[in-house]
Amino acid sequence: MNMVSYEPYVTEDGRTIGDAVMELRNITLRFGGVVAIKDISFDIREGEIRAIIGPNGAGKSSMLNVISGFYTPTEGEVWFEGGKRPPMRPYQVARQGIARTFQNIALFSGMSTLDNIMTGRITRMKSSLAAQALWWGRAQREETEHREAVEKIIDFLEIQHIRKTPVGRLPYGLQKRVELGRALAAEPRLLLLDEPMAGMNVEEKEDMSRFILDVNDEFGTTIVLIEHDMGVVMDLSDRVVVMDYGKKIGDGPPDEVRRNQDVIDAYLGVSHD
Ligand SMILES: Nc1ncnc2c1ncn2[C@@H]1O[C@H](COP(=O)(O)OP(=O)(O)OP(=O)(O)O)[C@@H](O)[C@H]1O
Repeated sequence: MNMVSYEPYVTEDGRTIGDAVMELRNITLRFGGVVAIKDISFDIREGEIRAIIGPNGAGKSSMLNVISGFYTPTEGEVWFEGGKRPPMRPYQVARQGIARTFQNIALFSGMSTLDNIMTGRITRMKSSLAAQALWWGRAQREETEHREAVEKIIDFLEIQHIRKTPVGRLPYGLQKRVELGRALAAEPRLLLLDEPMAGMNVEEKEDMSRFILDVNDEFGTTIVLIEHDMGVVMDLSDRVVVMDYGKKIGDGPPDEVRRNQDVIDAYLGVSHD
């Protein structure tokens, strides 16, 4: 069976969203006796901002790890850009155009902003070390191209003033921005953000929201984010999947999800039979 072609839908802010980039079909993920994800299906469409929300332990991180290819589901299929995705190593997934950020910042703290973002170019580098030694000119041209791409990202994220600063010395909000920059350096078609606002103050959250919207708008990048804070997600996302105890309890535009009684109950902690 091929990927399903969908009717385009129009977002709350008037953008038209087309076909599915990824389809998750009947995904179940078990860790021994723990069922982290129970038979969940949904799709991610080209150009949308898709959020996955849910209370603690709902299975959001597990689902992001299935999307990123880090976990192979126990049951179910992942379809990506028209084909069923076989189990893959993380670097193979990265080469397919999927990049991510992490809940706990995973940068090289002693390295500068610029060098950290440069590491995001690795999957795009063609010259091996041996080739660099043999064809110095070509390697130099490639290096210049990568530097230019990184400089554009630094401008875009408004972090020129910290380009030489070791990231370990930066405040938390800026470190998160550098991490976004590193993911963008891979020029991903699908960008996965793991709790991008966690631990941020209000101002930092507003900045990060603006950059996420700008990335989506200016580069057309499809974005999947998982987030705890329902308010932030509702403002940012085109469509939201809601998980609770490993199950999908809601899926739709923010306004629809907000009115969903199961979602309201889950967030109020109403017990389930
Ligand atoms: N590697 C693992 N081994 C065993 N159990 C796991 C593993 N990862 C997750 N789980 C379990 O799977 C369930 C879902 O966890 P997951 O981290 O995906 O939820 P979450 O919604 O991301 O939670 P949070 O918001 O607290 O980060 C939990 O019961 C968790 O204990």
